[in-house]
Amino acid sequence: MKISEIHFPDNVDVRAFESREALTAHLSALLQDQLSNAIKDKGRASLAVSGGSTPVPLFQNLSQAELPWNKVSITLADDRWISPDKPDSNEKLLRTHLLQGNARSADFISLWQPGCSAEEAIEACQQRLSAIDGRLDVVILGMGNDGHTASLFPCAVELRAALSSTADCVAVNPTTAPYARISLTPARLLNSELRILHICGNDKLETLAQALTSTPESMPVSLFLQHPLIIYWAP
Ligand SMILES: O=C(O)[C@H](O)[C@@H](O)[C@H](O)[C@H](O)COP(=O)(O)O
Repeated sequence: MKISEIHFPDNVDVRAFESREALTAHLSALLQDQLSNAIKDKGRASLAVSGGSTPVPLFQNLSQAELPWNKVSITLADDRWISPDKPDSNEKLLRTHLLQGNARSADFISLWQPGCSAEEAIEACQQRLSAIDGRLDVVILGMGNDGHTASLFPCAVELRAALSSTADCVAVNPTTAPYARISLTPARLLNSELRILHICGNDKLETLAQALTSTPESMPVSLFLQHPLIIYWAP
């Protein structure tokens, strides 16, 4: 399937690149502009990013950007409920690839806390997230081939409640992916200035085409396709 063969609604801005390197350079520049403008306007900026393999080159590029990073709050769209010293932790992924170099001085807001379950941690996580006042300036979402985004999984019993929740975060127990998780809710993710869906590979195009004619209950990413969204895609 070619991306040019997919019909997108007017609220979706599709940016396709010949290579992942070209995508990374363009998206990093966009993020730097968005964060810089937010800092000029409000004195601070906020960014929520997803885990997974796709964003690693972007994180590495962005970490070297010349920004007043001490004025940037960074959090995760979701995390696996494991210690940040474990390889599959999204917090570990961020600390390894993004919170390095110039971006080391960013203010990271963790979803994880030790000594309790994801469900037990929700209240404290909500409290930590309240440090980000109002709309998130940028949200970067990924997508799995089951149509999940963040940790909003179609297989999870918690999904229906999460879709209508007004809270900032929710505990999720997917059956098709490892670990319990905490995910930002659609309400929190949609309370943002700029949302980006960052996906790579032809397999993701098939999933995207399905999501455009699907429902949030069966493919949660489809909810974000119903709102203003920029899609960054490379083969
Ligand atoms: O914790 C996670 O797994 C991510 O937040 C998840 O939502 C990710 O963005 C997708 O699974 C895509 O992952 P890839 O980029 O590895 O395809």
